[in-house]
Amino acid sequence: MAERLVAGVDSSTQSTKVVLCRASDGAVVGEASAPHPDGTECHPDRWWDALRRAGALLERADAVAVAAQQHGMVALDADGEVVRPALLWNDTRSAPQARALVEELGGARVWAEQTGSVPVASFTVSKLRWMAEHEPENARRTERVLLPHDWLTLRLGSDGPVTDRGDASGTGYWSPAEGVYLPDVLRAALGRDAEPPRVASPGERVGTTPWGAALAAGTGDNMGAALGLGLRPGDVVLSIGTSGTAFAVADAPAADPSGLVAGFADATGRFLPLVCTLNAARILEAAASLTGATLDELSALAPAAEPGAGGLTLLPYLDGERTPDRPDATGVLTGLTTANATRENMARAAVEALLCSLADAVDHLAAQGVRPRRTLLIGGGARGEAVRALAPAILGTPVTVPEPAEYVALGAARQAAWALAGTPDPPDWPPPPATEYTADRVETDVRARYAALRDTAPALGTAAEQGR
Ligand SMILES: Nc1ncnc2c1ncn2[C@@H]1O[C@H](COP(=O)(O)OP(=O)(O)O)[C@@H](O)[C@H]1O
Ligand SMILES: O=C(CO)[C@@H](O)[C@H](O)COP(=O)(O)O
Repeated sequence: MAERLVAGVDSSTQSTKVVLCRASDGAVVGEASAPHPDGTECHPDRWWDALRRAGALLERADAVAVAAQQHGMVALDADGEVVRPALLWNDTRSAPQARALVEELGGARVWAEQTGSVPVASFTVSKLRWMAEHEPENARRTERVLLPHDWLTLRLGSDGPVTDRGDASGTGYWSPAEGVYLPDVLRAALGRDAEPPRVASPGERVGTTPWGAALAAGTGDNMGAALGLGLRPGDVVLSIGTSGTAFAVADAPAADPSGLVAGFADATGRFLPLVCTLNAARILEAAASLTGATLDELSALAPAAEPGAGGLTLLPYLDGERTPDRPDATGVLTGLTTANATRENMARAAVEALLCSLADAVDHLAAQGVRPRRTLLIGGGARGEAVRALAPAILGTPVTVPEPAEYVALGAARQAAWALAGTPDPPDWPPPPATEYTADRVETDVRARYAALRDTAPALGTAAEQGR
């Protein structure tokens, strides 16, 4: 019998990636990608265009699943038409609405207990409230609210609108602990009722594509990565994409009233406590642009500077920040002198800033009871050698770097293989080969200087002050 093939899609912030794998062991037999437009809102048709460009491989698959960027608000009218471009997770305009919702519905502790998370601007619920306040006609037309992966799955042929517990847990109106929607919360945000998609069971087949492949429910991109890596308890993943995320699988739901840790669900029936920053790989892009270097050149420049970047410290909240919740922040660079103004120091300050921000994220997970035994580094930014090499000294732990691959898309492919097999658990695929990075010493001074800037700079770094 011919080898069965499965395809996984990662429709993330910057691009669509597709992998085609053998269903039996996950070996990759084909890959493709296509870019998305830049920005913090996007018409879903642009994701579909990218999927079609990257997706010729899909039609060779016996099963398909889509993982995508979390939280994006896809509002549909009674005819299923998109009401306005999707507001994405990294759009901070809904920050005041998030704050108002937290207060109106009983405060941060109530939100954490009921929804697993305290909403910030990124959450779908905050975006619905923004639309209700600023575009009442669009809110009035909205009959359904989907997430990016739900919308793509519907276009690929799901039997009606469907999501999974992983992505549902990022809406702000679904309870991970109870596994139910909270229609009162959705109504309070939008000012009227709207239909959310059905939440499929893990591993469920939810439809058939036009070429006859089985369709799995899909999930959010971070849940996809967890599935692609085959995460075990004690593994903490640091993902460096447009967002920086730190997450781990857990058997019990999280409920952090500080709002630093989001208490998400995963794609297998467990939970996925997660910290997300708004600034990650693009910190390196900004430093590359400032120094006139390519990303590879930046990676060579950074280790050529001493630890501490000659006294330069960067607070990397370039596009506002989500953790900590400072939607109006800008970046702050301190310690600049004529003596230390070198490209090497600037490159190192950027890499150290990215890693300090991720180290903070790991601390937030630990404060919620996550005990890291292994730290894994993935995402586009982890392709940079300087990030890998400097990570252990800033994080204070050895770092495992799985071979560069599209782990979100691989997780979606594994979910597709699961739906195809119809088994209670996902198929066992071998873990990816990985390289261990260690450090001779831990750079505690670098983290201390970063923490001091983080804790004193909020007023310095707001966009309001810069007249943005
Ligand atoms: N060699 C590299 N060094 C540093 N950053 C890189 C490298 N290759 C890609 N990147 C960065 O990775 C990012 C894309 O990563 P990805 O995980 O695909 O993001 P997303 O999932 O948000 O679309 C880009 O911002 C790009 O600059
Ligand atoms: O909002 C979150 C997690 O809560 C982000 O992690 C998005 O899911 C986007 O991810 P990338 O495109 O950066 O991978």
